[in-house]
Amino acid sequence: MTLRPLSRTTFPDLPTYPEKMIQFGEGNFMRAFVDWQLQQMNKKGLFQGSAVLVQPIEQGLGDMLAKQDYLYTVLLNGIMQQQTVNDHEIITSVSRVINPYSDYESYLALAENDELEFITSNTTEAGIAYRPEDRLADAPPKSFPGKLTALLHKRFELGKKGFTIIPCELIDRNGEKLKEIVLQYANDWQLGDAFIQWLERENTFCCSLVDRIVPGYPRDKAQALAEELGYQDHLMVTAEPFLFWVIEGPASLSERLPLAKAGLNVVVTDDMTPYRERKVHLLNGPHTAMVPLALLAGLETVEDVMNDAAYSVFVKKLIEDELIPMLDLPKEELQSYAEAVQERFKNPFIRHELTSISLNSISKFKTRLLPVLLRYQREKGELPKFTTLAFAALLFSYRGDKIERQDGAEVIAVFDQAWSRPESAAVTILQDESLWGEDLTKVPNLVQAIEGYLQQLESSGSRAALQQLI
Ligand SMILES: NC(=O)c1ccc[n+]([C@@H]2O[C@H](COP(=O)([O-])OP(=O)(O)OC[C@H]3O[C@@H](n4cnc5c(N)ncnc54)[C@H](O)[C@@H]3O)[C@@H](O)[C@H]2O)c1
Ligand SMILES: O=P(O)(O)OC[C@@H](O)[C@@H](O)[C@H](O)[C@H](O)CO
Repeated sequence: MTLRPLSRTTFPDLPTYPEKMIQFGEGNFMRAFVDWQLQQMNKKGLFQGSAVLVQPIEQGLGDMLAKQDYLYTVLLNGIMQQQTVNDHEIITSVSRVINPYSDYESYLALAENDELEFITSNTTEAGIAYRPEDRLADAPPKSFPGKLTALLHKRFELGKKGFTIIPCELIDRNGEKLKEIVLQYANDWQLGDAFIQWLERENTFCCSLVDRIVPGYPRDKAQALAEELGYQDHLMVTAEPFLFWVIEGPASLSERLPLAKAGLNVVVTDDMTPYRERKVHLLNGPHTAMVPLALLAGLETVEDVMNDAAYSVFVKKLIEDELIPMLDLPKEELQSYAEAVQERFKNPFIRHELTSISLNSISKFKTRLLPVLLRYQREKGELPKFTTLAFAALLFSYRGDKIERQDGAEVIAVFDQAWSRPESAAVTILQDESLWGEDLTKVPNLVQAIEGYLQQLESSGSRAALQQLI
């Protein structure tokens, strides 16, 4: 069947909006997260604006988006509040994509538009980085902060007001980091005190935390979906229905960018730390805890874990009995977040591979779970048994003969060395401060507990070791 291409010719009645946001990044995440949210505000008549997208690197989706008149479909698939969600929507909140590598003039011309008020970005964890070779005269500077500095400088020269800048990259304190690099370029490029004062006075750099699982283009189901939709869209994006965006910024932002007013799960706050802690410990923590135990039992995906009677109890108990009690946020709020997380983990429409989460599991355990284990021990005088079993399973899985380890060479070398003497492996690993930042053999009973679980894992396997606890 020949299908109509997705375009404004095929759908002449779709709305258009003036540009109010500059967005660095045209990838799946931003289109299903920020632009999808602009669309929800527009539908409620609360924003009436679009985003002009800037390709952060030379290769990108700009040409493909242009062929579709910057339209694409977001497919929301998952379970939310016990209801199955299976929605699709053509997104009309992207006006165009500028490739600054082929059209630097149009990029700098953005500085002239008074209606542009917001700047967002997601340039991956690699994007917010200082590149000493960048110069103001480059067309464009290669780094994202370099490009941004050039645009801000042009805006300053025109005597215009600044922007509210909200980066979405998954790095801690992203807004502060971006501002730091922009200021560094301002100094290195000798852009003058007046520009630095304008940067400080006229621009607000917000830190933000994003949360939505976006698997992207549904390759395996693309043809069937096209037939169902009745048009051909080469840029459709699948996402889970859940969304959360915490923006650390001025309260007035809620009025200027009325995301919450549009019913979206967005919080503007003066301190995002508790939200970051909540996500890191209650979402990323259980991910990291389930990986070694479940991989050792032959499970493959997060959904497999949630569909397994014993392993899903492990996740629930870990969250409710050990993680939530150690977090300093209202318990009801934590409980409802934890329930949403478990629903998201069960999403039957998303194949989330445990091996993809397993990358760099040692440093993830250190930030996501170890602080909770230590606090639990200090406050309760005993070890949290599910977290401790997960810790033992992690050390066991790093013996190297059970599952493939995906970690830095130095980390793997520490484990190879320790496991060459199995009788002292637990002590050697636990006392290694390069792994944990402290000597964990000093934690009361930890060595004995880990050694006990290691023996069980060796003699009867992960499932049996878990069954003993539940
Ligand atoms: N997909 C998800 O579920 C999800 C959820 C939350 C956060 N994120 C984060 O969002 C980021 C993008 O994910 P995606 O799914 O949109 O990927 P994607 O491949 O669709 O898009 C990547 C985007 O990053 C830009 N980019 C890539 N390398 C860059 C570099 N070195 N410098 C500057 N820009 C660069 C690309 O131009 C593109 O716009 C990831 O880093 C991920 O951590 C993703
Ligand atoms: O992306 P990582 O490898 O740091 O962590 C794996 C998952 O915990 C993570 O990708 C979550 O699914 C994501 O953070 C949800 O917003």
